[in-house]
Amino acid sequence: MAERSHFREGELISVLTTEPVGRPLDYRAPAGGVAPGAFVEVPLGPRRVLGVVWGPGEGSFDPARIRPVNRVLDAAPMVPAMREFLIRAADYTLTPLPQMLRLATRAPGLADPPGPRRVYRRGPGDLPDRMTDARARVVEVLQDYGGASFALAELARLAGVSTGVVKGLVKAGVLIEEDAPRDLPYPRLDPDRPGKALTEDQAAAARLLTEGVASGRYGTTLLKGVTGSGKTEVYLEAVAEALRHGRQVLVLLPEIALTSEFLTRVEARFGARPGEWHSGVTQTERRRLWRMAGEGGVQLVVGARSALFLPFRDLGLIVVDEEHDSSYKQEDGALYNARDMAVLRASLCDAQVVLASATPSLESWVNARTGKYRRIDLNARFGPARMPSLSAIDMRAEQLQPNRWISPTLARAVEQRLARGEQALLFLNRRGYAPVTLCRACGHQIGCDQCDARMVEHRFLKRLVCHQCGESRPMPEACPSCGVEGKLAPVGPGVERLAEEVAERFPDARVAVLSSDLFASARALKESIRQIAEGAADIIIGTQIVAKGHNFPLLTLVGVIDADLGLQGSDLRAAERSFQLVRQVSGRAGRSDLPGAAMLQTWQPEHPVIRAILSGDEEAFWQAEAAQREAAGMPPYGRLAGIVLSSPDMHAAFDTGAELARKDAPLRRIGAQVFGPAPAPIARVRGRHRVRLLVKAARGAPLQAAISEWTGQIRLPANLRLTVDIDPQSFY
Ligand SMILES: Nc1ncnc2c1ncn2[C@@H]1O[C@H](COP(=O)(O)OP(=O)(O)OP(=O)(O)O)[C@@H](O)[C@H]1O
Ligand SMILES: [Zn+2]
Repeated sequence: MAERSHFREGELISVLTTEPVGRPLDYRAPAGGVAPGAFVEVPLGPRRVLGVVWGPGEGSFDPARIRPVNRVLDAAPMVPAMREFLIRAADYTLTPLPQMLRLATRAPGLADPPGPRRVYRRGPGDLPDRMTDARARVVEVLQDYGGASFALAELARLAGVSTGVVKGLVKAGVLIEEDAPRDLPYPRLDPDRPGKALTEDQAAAARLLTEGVASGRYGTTLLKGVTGSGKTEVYLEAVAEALRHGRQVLVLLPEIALTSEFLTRVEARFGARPGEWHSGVTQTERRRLWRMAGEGGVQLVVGARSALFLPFRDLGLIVVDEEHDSSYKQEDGALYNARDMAVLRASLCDAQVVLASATPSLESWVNARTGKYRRIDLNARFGPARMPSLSAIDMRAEQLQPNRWISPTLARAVEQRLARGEQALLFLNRRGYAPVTLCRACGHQIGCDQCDARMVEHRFLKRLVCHQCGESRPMPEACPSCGVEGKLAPVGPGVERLAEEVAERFPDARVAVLSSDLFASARALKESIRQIAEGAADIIIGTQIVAKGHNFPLLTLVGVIDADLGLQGSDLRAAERSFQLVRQVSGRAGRSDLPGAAMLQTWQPEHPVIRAILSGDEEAFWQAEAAQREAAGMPPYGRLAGIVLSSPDMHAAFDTGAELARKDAPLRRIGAQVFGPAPAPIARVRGRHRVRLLVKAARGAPLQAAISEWTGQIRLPANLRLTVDIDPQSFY
């Protein structure tokens, strides 16, 4: 992008704001002029809004009515590559550009002036004898955030108390109130501190990655390594190389709970902690990180998917760890896949991308096969650790009592571990006590009033919870349908119910349940994970959060309670997801010198996915999956877009869907087909009826342009929402 480096005072400029007005608007440059990319505050109607200087003005407006920029904010201008990224990401995901800019400015207080600010943190003083509930909540929040400092309003909000309570704690000597300088640069990381001595394979992989970084050009590498092979150690070498070149690095992780282990490793390797970006970080810290990304005051950022929209000044490397993880897809608002957007962003700023996984997505696997990505394999675990042995337990041959889910074979294996002082993990990807609550009098299953979904009993909370909308209510005594009391019965297991069975069968074992809903904060979850890693539990019961990258050295047995669970769905990726999840979970066993085993309870041991998992022949699995997708013209060999119409009025949603299906000429012109309208698999969420259409096109077809034209023909009734999901991951 060849562009002007400065606009003089009074010159016509265009400014993109975060308001839904469609395109950049013309303004006049303020006194002192302004640089392209500068963050500014501009008048819009009666308000003042945040914007970015996008380029020269277009002059299509009455010059007399064009207003000047109010002021230029004290923040580094957005570099051209970042602006280009927002434009391309908006085009790709069919998201309005202002909404993209909102993603890139999601830090509080960007318009605040520099200068010190008042913060509150825990002091050394003891807690007073008289602690009210409100006071205790404030102290808890401070603990949850590991001693961070807060602005007054944020601390009060997080604790759900008035600011007076916080002030009172200052008077009582529990909190310290002080002025802190704003937005300091992060401590320097030293890339030349010695790392771990790498094995030959690891060193060869690291060499390839560092060469890529040193080239200063774009490239994407799929780093496929079995669990525990040292992928992290290897890509940390690429991080070091980028730091040596003075370029910034972003490491994306799929789960907040994983960040603390990773931060510790970074600190050990580079001598300081990196910047952190996710929902568990304080507002002040977010603001600091956002600014430092633009100024170059942070070298390495570890974060969740939205960190991809930080305004980095010079990004040289993006690592997407566990790249297959479905949490990289944003399923709300702007629908983007952080993995794919990372590749786009890197290609615009001459950066390298490392996609790390033991079980890559089929998309990445195919991209590596066709040469679009480079691929590096690590096939052995580090050190004495061996891959776990895998076996199936054929549930048809097991004697199981009603409402019991642990087969005798698996129970014996658990007994053995207990006797040896080792840990066992029982994996069940279902939160709560029981997925269904049934009335034994009338057969009614309790559902959510707002959604087409069953309510899930959570016995620890003594409530029924809708996993769709989060709505919850106390567990009733009587059936809400027939009114008969005492006949409601749980059907099927969730982790809480499994914990009950475990407590009965293994009364002397210490049991820990890891399920995201059982922890008040990410920090509490992390703490629990740390204690388990140190041996604080004998049996761990967990949902998918345990599948992701935790190291439990004493863990030698993984029992998958229901290996068939993911296989039933009609979802395009059901096989792939099951394969990834079960392989990942199995990979938790035997990560140190003790040999590990994984046992899969299944009712269909001859199912191709189960057989592929057991055989360990992963390449054969990917090949078979790829061949099937190719034959069906499905992604990544073809392209899909999901359209969801939602409305409180079911007929309105259907009528609009039918109209879209009729007016499909723009799609037919590019050879695309449209399917539907059909009720969505979850046909009602939060009181809105949902209707889906699916567009399927050939790989090279200009899908986005055709969809814009297609949906542009329709006038949407009030109250009807249309969302377009390019490359959908979920089909609910
Ligand atoms: N060369 C090495 N020297 C010393 N320790 C190593 C080495 N390589 C790996 N390790 C250790 O082995 C363990 C597994 O390594 P790492 O976490 O990097 O693997 P991974 O492939 O990223 O695993 P996962 O896929 O499960 O996340 C870690 O504790 C790591 O510190
Ligand atoms: Zn609901």
